[in-house]
Amino acid sequence: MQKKGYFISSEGPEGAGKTTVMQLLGERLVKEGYDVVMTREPGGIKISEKIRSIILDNEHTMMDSRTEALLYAAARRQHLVEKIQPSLEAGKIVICDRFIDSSLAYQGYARGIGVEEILSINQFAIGQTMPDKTLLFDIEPSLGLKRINAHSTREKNRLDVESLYFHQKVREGYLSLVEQYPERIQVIDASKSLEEVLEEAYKMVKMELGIFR
Ligand SMILES: Nc1ncnc2c1ncn2[C@@H]1O[C@H](COP(=O)(O)OP(=O)(O)OP(=O)(O)O)[C@@H](O)[C@H]1O
Ligand SMILES: Cc1cn([C@H]2C[C@H](O)[C@@H](COP(=O)(O)O)O2)c(=O)[nH]c1=O
Repeated sequence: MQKKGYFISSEGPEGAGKTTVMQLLGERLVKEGYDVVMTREPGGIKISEKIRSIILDNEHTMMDSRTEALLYAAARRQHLVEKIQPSLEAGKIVICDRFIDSSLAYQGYARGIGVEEILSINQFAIGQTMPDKTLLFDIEPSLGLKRINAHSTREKNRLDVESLYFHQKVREGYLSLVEQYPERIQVIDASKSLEEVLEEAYKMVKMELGIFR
């Protein structure tokens, strides 16, 4: 079936603020009358949330990097067919907290598997369905991790507790993806205040939706 909706993903290192900002942005769009589906990866639906808990479980310290990459791709496949594609086909705006670029930055770049290899397993998982626009919440990882430690009540998972070096590689990976996909990925300086970041994200999305409508 022909795609009619609009697909936005948010990306960035840990604690960049993407979940907080995109939630507020989604609520604003709903108030304006847009039909919005908020979702996340890994997760978004029952099977993929179960895969999420396997991947992120702190006890799974032995997990091989390729197993990790395949689990993320498997969770993505199910999420795509069960939730993302039907929502897009119904003409909705899908806002997804992380998508393929997380795999490219974390598994491809930071884990060192290789961006091309991760792209290829993900192409098997998602086919042609890529986000129309991706907002990259860019932040120095030490500041992001500081935010998580200072404010966030959520438990730290197996990826959060990776070294600062790993998180710096993740950021480098994201910035190299911006060069590879300059049309799709837009960078937001996430070190600014919540209000400023929200305004910038809102403007970017509204500009896209203006084109979309
Ligand atoms: N611009 C900001 N300035 C200061 N604190 C912020 C800002 N944006 C978000 N925060 C706070 O930082 C913490 C992390 O935010 P959030 O969970 O939205 O980040 P995230 O990018 O989704 O992280 P993760 O990917 O690790 O889940 C939260 O406590 C949130 O309230
Ligand atoms: C989709 C995806 C995610 N990750 C990592 C990024 C984070 O460390 C966790 C998800 O936790 P969050 O609180 O929801 O941000 O998983 C990854 O490494 N690869 C991926 O494809």
